[in-house]
Amino acid sequence: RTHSAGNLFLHARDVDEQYDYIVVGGGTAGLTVADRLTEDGETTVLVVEYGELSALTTRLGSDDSIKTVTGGFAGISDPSHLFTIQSLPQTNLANRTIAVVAGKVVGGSSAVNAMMTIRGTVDDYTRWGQFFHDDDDDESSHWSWDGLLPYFKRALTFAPPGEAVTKEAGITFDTAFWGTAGNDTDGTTPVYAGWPSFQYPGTTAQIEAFRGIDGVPFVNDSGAGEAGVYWYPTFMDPTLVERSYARTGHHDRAANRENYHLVTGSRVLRVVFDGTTATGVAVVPVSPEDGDEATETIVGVRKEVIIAAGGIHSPQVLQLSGIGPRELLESAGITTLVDLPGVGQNFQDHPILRPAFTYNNFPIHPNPQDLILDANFSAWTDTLWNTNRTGPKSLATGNAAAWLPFPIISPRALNLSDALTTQNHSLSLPPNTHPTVLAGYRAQMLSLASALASNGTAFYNLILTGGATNGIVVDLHPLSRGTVNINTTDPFHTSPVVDYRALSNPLDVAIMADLIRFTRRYHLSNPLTADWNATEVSPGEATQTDEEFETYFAESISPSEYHPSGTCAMLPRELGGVVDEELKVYGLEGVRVVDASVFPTLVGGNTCQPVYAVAEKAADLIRFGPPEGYERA
Ligand SMILES: Cc1cc2nc3c(=O)[nH]c(=O)nc-3n(C[C@H](O)[C@H](O)[C@H](O)COP(=O)(O)OP(=O)(O)OC[C@H]3O[C@@H](n4cnc5c(N)ncnc54)[C@H](O)[C@@H]3O)c2cc1C
Repeated sequence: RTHSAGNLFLHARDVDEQYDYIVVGGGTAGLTVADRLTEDGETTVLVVEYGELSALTTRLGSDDSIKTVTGGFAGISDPSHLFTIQSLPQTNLANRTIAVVAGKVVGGSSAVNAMMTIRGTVDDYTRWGQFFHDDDDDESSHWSWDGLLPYFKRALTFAPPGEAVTKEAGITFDTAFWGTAGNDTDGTTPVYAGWPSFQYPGTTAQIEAFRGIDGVPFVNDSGAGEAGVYWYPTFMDPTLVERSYARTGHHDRAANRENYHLVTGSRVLRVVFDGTTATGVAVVPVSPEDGDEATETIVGVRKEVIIAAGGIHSPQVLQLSGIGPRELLESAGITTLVDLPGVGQNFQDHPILRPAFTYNNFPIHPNPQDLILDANFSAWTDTLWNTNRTGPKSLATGNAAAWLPFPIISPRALNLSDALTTQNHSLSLPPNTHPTVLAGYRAQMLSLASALASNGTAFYNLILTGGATNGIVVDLHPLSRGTVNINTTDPFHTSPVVDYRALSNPLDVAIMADLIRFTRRYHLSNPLTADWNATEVSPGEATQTDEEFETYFAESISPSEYHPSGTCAMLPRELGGVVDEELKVYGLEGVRVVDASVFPTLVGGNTCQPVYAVAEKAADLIRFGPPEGYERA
């Protein structure tokens, strides 16, 4: 009665007794791994997902909001697809609380995200390997750009922009950095990196305006791993002109394999162990029917439990399973199985800054404001969309942005780099932070200090709108670290406690101030934007010193671009790590974490594409072990 279709289950009590692998969380990473592991037709996998399969249930009427690409943000319009947790009040942000948002539906955050398809730079990935191998040799870890490039290619199917829009907008791309349609083992295509059929001409002009500032690099393709100004694709099926995500690209491929099972509306409470070897998971229904509430179903596992519940919930699952900082677990009444101080620490997200500039004389039309101001343009837009899904409505959040290294942004890059090196790092972490977690933080800060002085890491992101107002500015490498811990008063029935600890490293203020000062330079003292006659609406001329910026940031920034990462970091155990280079949790047999929580440091770009690549790589690590020639650190 609960076997709704194929291998989809609505209750954990109906699934098989035991599987080779159990994947906790049917999100971006979880569905990717489950798809790859079941490709052989034999390996049995159960995916346990908290949310629902959209449109297949009555609880969720339709998945239109998920499919819609127009504007990029329809995905967050349906609250039933989202976890929303309120963060702790942020001491440095005038005690504001922040909405912590993540996908809660089959597909996870890939179902609700803004579809920006970015990868970051070579150095973002070199850094990951260097935490294990500090010999400066890029080749010594398989966590490196070269170690990930094949997986970026496998993860996405690149569908180039149409010829007309490419020519008109001057889009550049290089297919050498991408996988192409039909390259998959069975000839099908996983997730698409597609392109809209239209670009606002102002976007091209705003790209060109960066030529008015010395030293800004222009990069031919977003997948090249370089910092600079470039075009990038959208997670979009080019034929349907709909979101392409882990559900369409992975679940739908796997759904009719006998050896792939998915149970929805089900929460993994904890992993079950025999000693320190995982033997299964305990699952409870999310919306219990009468009498169901207390019913915990134990599902057995032969090989491994793969935790892929995302940056907010993976540390929760581990902590509830007795794996985490001993003091925290004890105060929650949970017996410690492995004292692993890093679980839930090292929490990172990309802060959003919202300086506002308006052009008083923006002559380039059509532009996004014309959708409201020009009835003819708006009608034309609707006609194109209704006829064949082309035109401005095929645009999500846009496809061009600046991703710039700090030496180009700031005249004091070397000073700030030195200040970060010599800073007392312990002052930026909570008192009583475990020495290993502090050591890991110090290692990150030293790495980011050299990144501040280099052209290989992007710190600044300005999203280009093509219109008369500017897009958001993002700090791509924040220095502050937060925590995601279980609520010790009622750990099993409450959301995790999320503390961004925004601006807890005071150098974040100086860096962010310079990001705004550079944005001013682009708009207000750039020969190539001069004619547009910009006015600074926010923060406004009165904000000049770092101290004045600190006050402004307290009132205005969001510490989250919805990219929660780092809470089960892939770092050596002596650096507060939670998983090793094979993504295995320290001290346990048969448990890996595969999702954004393993990123030891954020990448200089949005996180979805990196999650897909990490998941593809994880699937190979699980099936075949580490690549030949690599020893464990
Ligand atoms: C609103 C929004 C906009 C974004 N915009 C972009 C963008 O434009 N470009 C970009 O690159 N990135 C973007 N991101 C970020 C990106 O989507 C995420 O980093 C990425 O999808 C995370 O993948 P994941 O596998 O780590 O977690 P998720 O995809 O979130 O998967 C975790 C899954 O686990 C499930 N789960 C949680 N706890 C349990 C449990 N106990 N038991 C069972 N299941 C559980 C959840 O329901 C979810 O399905 C955005 C994110 C959001 C939320």
